[in-house]
Amino acid sequence: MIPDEEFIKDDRVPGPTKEEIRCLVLCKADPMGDEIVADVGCGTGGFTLEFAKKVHRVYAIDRDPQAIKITRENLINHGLGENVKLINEDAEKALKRLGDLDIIIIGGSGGRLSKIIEVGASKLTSHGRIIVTSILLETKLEAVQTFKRLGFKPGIIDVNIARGHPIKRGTMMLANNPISIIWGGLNEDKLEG
Ligand SMILES: C[S@@+](CC[C@H](N)C(=O)[O-])C[C@H]1O[C@@H](n2cnc3c(N)ncnc32)[C@H](O)[C@@H]1O
Repeated sequence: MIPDEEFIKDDRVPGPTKEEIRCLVLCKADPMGDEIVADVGCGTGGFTLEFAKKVHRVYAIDRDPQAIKITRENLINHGLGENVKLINEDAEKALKRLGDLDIIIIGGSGGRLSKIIEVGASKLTSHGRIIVTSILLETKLEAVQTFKRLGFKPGIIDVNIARGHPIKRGTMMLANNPISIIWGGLNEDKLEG
């Protein structure tokens, strides 16, 4: 996993999803190497970089040109990017134009989550899966309800991580903001949480 501090950041773009969360999302995605992945709302490139190391192709989608710029910089900085296509467009439009997808990560939806999941689901291969990260209660509910409506059995975990920080008297555990990971797909065995 790429440590959080090894990402180039931009004040105008949300920072990378924390290392431990990237780790869990990769775990749930369970890539074998030949997958085609879409990272929806690529932001700083947290998921794009991790998947670029592990799969055949990554489409990194963000409607914010600044996010595309910083993701490109991070890819170059880590010697990655040959298998990544950066797409500066709204997620629904971009997904509609893409072919089959094995894994779709949604880290940003701008209030359009159910529509993005619907379009994404129409592109999923038979063993495909969609994974959403969310800090908002409403988004978690929307993700779970949309997966159910589409016939995908949803899984959800809440993740609370505290990291040790050295202080004078020892190591202080400081909590990261809680985040949920919600997933759904056609192959339930693989996705069972
Ligand atoms: C919290 S950031 C994602 C951070 C990213 N997972 C990372 O590790 O760097 C959310 C991103 O989603 C993008 N976004 C939100 N709604 C979108 C939409 N409808 N289409 C495309 N991008 C969107 C935002 O521009 C923002 O860059």
